[in-house]
Amino acid sequence: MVSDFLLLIVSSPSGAGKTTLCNRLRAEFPDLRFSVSHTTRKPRPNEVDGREYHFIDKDAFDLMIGEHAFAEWAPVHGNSYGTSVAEIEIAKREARGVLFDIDYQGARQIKARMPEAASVFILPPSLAELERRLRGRGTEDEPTTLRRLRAAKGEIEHYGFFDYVIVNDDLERAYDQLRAVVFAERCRRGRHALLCEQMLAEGKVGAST
Ligand SMILES: Nc1nc2c(ncn2[C@@H]2O[C@H](COP(=O)(O)OP(=O)(O)O)[C@@H](O)[C@H]2O)c(=O)[nH]1
Ligand SMILES: Nc1ncnc2c1ncn2[C@@H]1O[C@H](COP(=O)(O)OP(=O)(O)O)[C@@H](O)[C@H]1O
Repeated sequence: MVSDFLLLIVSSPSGAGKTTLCNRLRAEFPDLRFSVSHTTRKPRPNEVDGREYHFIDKDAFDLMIGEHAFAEWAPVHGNSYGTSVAEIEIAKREARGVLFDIDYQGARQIKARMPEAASVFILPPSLAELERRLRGRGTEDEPTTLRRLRAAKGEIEHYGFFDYVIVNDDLERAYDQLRAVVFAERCRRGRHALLCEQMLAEGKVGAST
């Protein structure tokens, strides 16, 4: 039986808009806890340790791998990124679901571990628009920007793995679609099996009167 706990994976090529969309989800659904990943990437000026990521060095990351502290991890754009087992456990204790902003390699590992997870791929309307957005964000130097743009097709290649694909052309429309996924996933039959079974186990309606 599937529990009421929602596992939601959001992936996209760099610059497609998943952070923007995930931030809106976090604001609207505070009971969906954002999984703060560990990364060896350096923080951007607007990022805070423990909020966007736990920023750690390669030695500390490797130590966590050795200790089996990650539910999944992967090399992405020349750095290591991973979701700790602890993040998922905290969410299970404190929230009604967990939101993962992870790449397709991580998505695959989370699905293998927890097949009930729902996965969403955010697609930019075009590669040219992806480049405009990534450059417009202004967070990466030129070699890093090029590396991410070159990786985009390799990521889009895996769209077939995901349960849902949302084209992030108009932001409002894309966000509406993402929140619709949350509502739809929360209506999955398996999540309501307990309530159905409880009603079926009750005595005949009207028997008590
Ligand atoms: N497998 C995996 N990927 C992650 C994790 N955290 C972030 N990522 C992915 O790493 C990639 C780079 O993330 P980031 O450096 O924040 O750049 P951005 O996607 O341009 O905002 C994105 O595809 C993220 O979804 C994680 O814990 N595991
Ligand atoms: N639908 C959209 N239309 C125009 N710009 C967008 C849209 N969605 C996101 N952006 C902008 O594109 C840039 C990349 O978005 P971001 O959320 O950082 O992407 P990602 O997390 O996938 O790398 C940001 O500057 C963001 O404001």
